[in-house]
Amino acid sequence: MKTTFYKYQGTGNDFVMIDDRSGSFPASQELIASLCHRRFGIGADGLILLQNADGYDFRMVYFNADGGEGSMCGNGGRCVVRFAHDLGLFENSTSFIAVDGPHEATATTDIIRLRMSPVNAVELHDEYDFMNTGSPHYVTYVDNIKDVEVVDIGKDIRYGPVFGPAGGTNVNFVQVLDDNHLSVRTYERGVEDETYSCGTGVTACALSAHIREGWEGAITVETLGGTLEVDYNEPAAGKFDDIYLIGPAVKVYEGEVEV
Ligand SMILES: N[C@H](CCC[C@H](N)C(=O)O)C(=O)O
Repeated sequence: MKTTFYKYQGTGNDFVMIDDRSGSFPASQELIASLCHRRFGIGADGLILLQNADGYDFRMVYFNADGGEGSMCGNGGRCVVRFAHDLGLFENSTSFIAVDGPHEATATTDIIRLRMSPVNAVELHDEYDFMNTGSPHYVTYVDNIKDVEVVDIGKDIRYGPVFGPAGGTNVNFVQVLDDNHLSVRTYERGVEDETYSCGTGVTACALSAHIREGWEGAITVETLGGTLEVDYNEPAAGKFDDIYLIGPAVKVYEGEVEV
């Protein structure tokens, strides 16, 4: 059957978006992987279904580009909020449900401000930090981010003995640019490549830098695809709530595809 799809991007993390309020989209790993394929399909880092949900404006169902149902996606969350706004589902603020629980968000013409799930534990190691911001994230610091072999090193860690057997992890490389200012590059599990930006990854890097650098207040993060901001509250050491991922989310085009 012919299905209308939309393409959105948030700082270059791009998604096929489907209005599935009827619940009729024939989601299968094979179909989603083929739609996300950059040569044989539409091309995207992931696919998102917007569905109805009792008590919320909508439900976000996120799949990675490989067709596997993923954990939370921060940029995808910002994009689905923009999509819901474009569909007229809310005016200024919304609440929706995703795989990691409820989220709230506000939309202006340019910016989506998305409330992320609380983070209750940050593992600090000599070489890296690890936390779950809705998705699992390994965070490591580098001096020259431009020179990092993101895919080679990212793959080794994602499939390595520590994280591989437990389902893998996303791998973030961070360079401190200035006070409250980072540059981040991310190897994304489920895409199995570097993406232009990863929202849950950027969130993890900002919380890690807050702890390691002792910074207070919002942190600005440069990614390959643009700039994001992370704001947060730390009610107890190493525990975070009121975490917000803030940045642009844009509709690129719409079309029809046979599914
Ligand atoms: N791009 C996403 C992360 C997707 C998570 C996924 N790669 C996984 O952990 O399986 C983001 O903006 O947060």
